[in-house]
Amino acid sequence: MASCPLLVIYNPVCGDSTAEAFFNEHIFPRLEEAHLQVVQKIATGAAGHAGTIVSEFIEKYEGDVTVILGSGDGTLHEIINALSLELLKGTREKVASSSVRLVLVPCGTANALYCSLFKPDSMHEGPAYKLKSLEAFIGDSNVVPLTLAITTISSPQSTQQSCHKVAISAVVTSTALHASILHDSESLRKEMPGIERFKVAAWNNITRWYSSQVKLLPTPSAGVVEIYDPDQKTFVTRDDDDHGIVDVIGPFAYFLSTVNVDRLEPAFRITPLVSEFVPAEVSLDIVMVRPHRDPTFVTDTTGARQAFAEKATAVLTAAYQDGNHINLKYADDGKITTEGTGPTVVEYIRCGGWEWIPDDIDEKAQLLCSDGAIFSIEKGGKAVCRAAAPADGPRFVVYV
Ligand SMILES: Nc1ncnc2c1ncn2[C@@H]1O[C@H](COP(=O)(O)OP(=O)(O)OP(=O)(O)O)[C@@H](O)[C@H]1O
Repeated sequence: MASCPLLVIYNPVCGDSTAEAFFNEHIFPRLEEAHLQVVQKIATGAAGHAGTIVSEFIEKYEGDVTVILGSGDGTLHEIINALSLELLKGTREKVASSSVRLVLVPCGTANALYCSLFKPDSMHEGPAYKLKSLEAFIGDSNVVPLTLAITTISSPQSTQQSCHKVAISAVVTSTALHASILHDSESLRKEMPGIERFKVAAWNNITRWYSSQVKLLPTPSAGVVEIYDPDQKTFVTRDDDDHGIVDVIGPFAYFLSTVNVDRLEPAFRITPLVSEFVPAEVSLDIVMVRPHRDPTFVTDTTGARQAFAEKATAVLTAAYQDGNHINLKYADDGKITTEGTGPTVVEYIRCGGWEWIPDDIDEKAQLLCSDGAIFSIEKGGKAVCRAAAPADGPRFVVYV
């Protein structure tokens, strides 16, 4: 596949703004050494530019293309969304029949997809770690297809044809605390170019709860919603059945789903079972925290939210300890433990999708994050997210 037309793109402002230097020092010399011809090399000039570059490139060269992408997850998100939108509009016919063969060079802040595909080790700060996907491409190694999570955000007036927005994620789709963190952390980017800005934003939002009606949707083939049981160390089917759909009552402290990734930062393994129990069919993994599962919860007050912050912090801290948050339970006195038979602090779900209808008066519950891009659900509107492997349309595969 080294014969596909080769496009090189990097985002000069992602992460700590060193993508251009890294490409000049490592990527271009390595491509030359391997005698690989680049058809076009280009730095993104603005937000949204990466999507335009790739769709124009496909239109010009037809068929499958290889894209070496120096960025974080957000720039990849822009490419996937731009191509999928072209397909919906029918403006670029060739997009539909093409595969985009991605060579990822992690130059962003979190690089969730890259860190999930190439597990970070003690050398992960060095150049060799960042060149793994490039070396896989040069060695004509395997590719893995990306599952996508397609979210439709509709307003109260939306009809089937109109008034909705579509966001497509290759990494994370979230509401609640994670969406608030991504919403707030963007304004901290200049002063904190690294992942510490996510921690600051988390701390600023840790006492917030989010009100929403939620449904968990079954997987397309098996038609089930599964929940992880840490005692049996396996997923079990939820059987409170309404055609496989499970209603969930809030409030929520945390609600996040991922596809393709077991982590959102090198050490933040929020959906560890993506790599431990590889999904058998197209699905997404959800992590949710509902404070009323705490046996000491009585009623929703400011004091209760402040007290629960300690438990939400324990969940996030355990996610940094190799994804151990999925084993946390409540003791009878509400203390968090990994022993006993109490309710789990985290509910870890594998299913086909979810629906989120935020409470009208809860403004922060209206935020939705798709791979770092933030959307607002209108009052009276809703978001429906479904896992999908696009049979029709551009396919995205990554060299690993
Ligand atoms: N030339 C540019 N000037 C300003 N913004 C740009 C430019 N090129 C791309 N962008 C924007 O930069 C943003 C950040 O890029 P990206 O998400 O890839 O990196 P990151 O946020 O540092 O990493 P990650 O998503 O892995 O945390 C994207 O939302 C993209 O729209």
